[in-house]
Amino acid sequence: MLYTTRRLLARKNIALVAHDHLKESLLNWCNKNREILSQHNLCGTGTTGTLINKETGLDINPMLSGPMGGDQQIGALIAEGKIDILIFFWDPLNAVPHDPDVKALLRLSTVWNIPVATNQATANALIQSAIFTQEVDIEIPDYQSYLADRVK
Ligand SMILES: O=C(CO)COP(=O)(O)O
Repeated sequence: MLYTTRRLLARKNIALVAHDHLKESLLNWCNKNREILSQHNLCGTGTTGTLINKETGLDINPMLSGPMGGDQQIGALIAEGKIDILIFFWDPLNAVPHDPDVKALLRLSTVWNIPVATNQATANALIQSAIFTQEVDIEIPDYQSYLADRVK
């Protein structure tokens, strides 16, 4: 695989997602970091995004609810280079009906090499890092050369 570079601008497109038992934790985290989050473009899965807006007043674009396709919508945005950071408080102690979608979302985040936090400690580290406030270049698969190679 050849790689190329994608520049993440200072104002990031951030996806926020939490499973049910971790929604309170993510809501508290959003409240605590409200000021810095308000400087970015936010989206989230349906319930998470709606609750964040209701509880914090942050402007956030809610996709469908996770079990109804929201994880897949965010995964598609990541594949299209339209999400820069994923904050996903996923629940390692409870099964969800859409586990394949959760895996797909985490897989695509890794394929496209975006910064991901899957727990509060990593979310804290990320939001305190320069990634949240400055332009940063990430290495991503060179899709054009991948495709050209496959069709030659
Ligand atoms: O299920 C989710 C992530 O896998 C989250 O979906 P909701 O935000 O709609 O609860």
